[in-house]
Amino acid sequence: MRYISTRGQSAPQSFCDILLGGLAPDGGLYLPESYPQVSRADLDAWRKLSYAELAFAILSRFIDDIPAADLKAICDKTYTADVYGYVRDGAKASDITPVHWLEPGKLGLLELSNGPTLAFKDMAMQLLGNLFEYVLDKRGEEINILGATSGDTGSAAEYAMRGKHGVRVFMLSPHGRMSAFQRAQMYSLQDANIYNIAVRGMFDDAQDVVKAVSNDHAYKAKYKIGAVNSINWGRVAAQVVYYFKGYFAATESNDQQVSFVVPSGNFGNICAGHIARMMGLPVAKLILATNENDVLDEFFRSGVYRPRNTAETHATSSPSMDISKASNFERFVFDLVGRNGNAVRELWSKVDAGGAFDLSATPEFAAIGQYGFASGSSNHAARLATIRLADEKYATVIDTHTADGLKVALELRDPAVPTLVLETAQPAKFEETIVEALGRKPTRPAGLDNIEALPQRVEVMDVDAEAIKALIARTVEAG
Ligand SMILES: Cc1ncc(COP(=O)(O)O)c(C=O)c1O
Ligand SMILES: N[C@@H](CCOP(=O)(O)O)C(=O)O
Repeated sequence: MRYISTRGQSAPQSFCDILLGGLAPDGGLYLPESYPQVSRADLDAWRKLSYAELAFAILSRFIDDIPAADLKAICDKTYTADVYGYVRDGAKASDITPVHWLEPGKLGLLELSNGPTLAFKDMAMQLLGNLFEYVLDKRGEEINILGATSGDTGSAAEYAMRGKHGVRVFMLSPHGRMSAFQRAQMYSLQDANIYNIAVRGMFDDAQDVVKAVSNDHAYKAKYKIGAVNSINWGRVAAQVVYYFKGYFAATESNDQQVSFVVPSGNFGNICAGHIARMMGLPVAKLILATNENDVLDEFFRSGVYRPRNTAETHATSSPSMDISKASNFERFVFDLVGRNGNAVRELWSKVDAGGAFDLSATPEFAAIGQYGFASGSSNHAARLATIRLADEKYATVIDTHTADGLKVALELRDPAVPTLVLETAQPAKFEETIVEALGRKPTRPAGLDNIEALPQRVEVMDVDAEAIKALIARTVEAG
């Protein structure tokens, strides 16, 4: 399997070669040359597999440069009840991504946040940590990860990489924008290989710095800069697995269809759903839900993609989705325009210059229905109302991002098709808003009671790629 860039000007690469880096050298994102196709016989066989077995079956379609026995061992080591198990009947459950039905057989939450940092990012990040370790050991190399977070990728990456030999993590977060719990989760880590940098800006500014550094090829090579955001293909590939697992949990036969509702920001999660559908998973609809930062909803409704600048990006009560420039959207547009790298390059020359593009009058947009997308958005009042509704009607406390998904699901679902809302975080991470909605605190998992009181370690900096590069260089050179 070879990987090509969405901008069409980088040489095809193997999985391990693209695993450690972020953007392709031409500034694009990597995708497989073609999507592996899944047959009916595959689906029948995969229905019976455990999560770790399914992860191996799917990932081995994307990864052909790690020996099968090693890849299997990595999947087995990653997807265990110890890492993802929630407590059921006094013991850790082993189903990794259970479906919590709100309306049996009709509307459910696909639980993705039972991992160590209580958000769906753990699903892929734990695997990435183990893959990095494997490849770095084989090559005798080290890596300096530069990432951007709006609250969840950062802690998932830091928990996956803390203490790992040969790995340093430099994580940029938006100063003052995350919840108190999210800040505490990241900034209280005292591991010597973890560096938290809060930038005076939004997530998009932080992500722009990551891209600027990745596009400085000499610096990237000298300081061995790697990526853990969903610009890294490994993240997206690992996220494909739970769409299959969710489908099997919600159906009895492979003749049925399922719709997925995905709270979205950087378009990584729903991009994985798009890929699962392109592989042949019987998905009826992929329903995208945004918060007040509704750039993606606007595109699916109008054909206009107009990323907002920092001043126009709202700070909301679903802060992890405060994103106005969705990196992975480029992967979908590459498919939409017939995998034409020149066309993508031209469209993103406008985006990268701070502009917009309009596909509304194109035959490609006229045919967008074939990809199965629908979309909607939410806001603070609707979020609070949905959290209350879930509590009162379904006796379930949901987090603010999942609430945006459920709000859109209730508006757009087809009651004849089982619909799974992707549960992207646990409510404990967003306590302030849960208290505002329900008048009581959500339950916290054991051991996290006083996390906000722990000493925190973070450097506050301007959004300045050169200054951040200098900090990384100083740290690496100091050993
Ligand atoms: C809790 C939560 N929900 C939803 C999202 C949006 O996911 P994506 O950026 O993959 O679209 C994020 C961040 O990415 C998140 O942390
Ligand atoms: N919501 C994320 C930001 C997007 O990150 P990605 O790693 O999925 O690209 C966060 O919580 O950090």
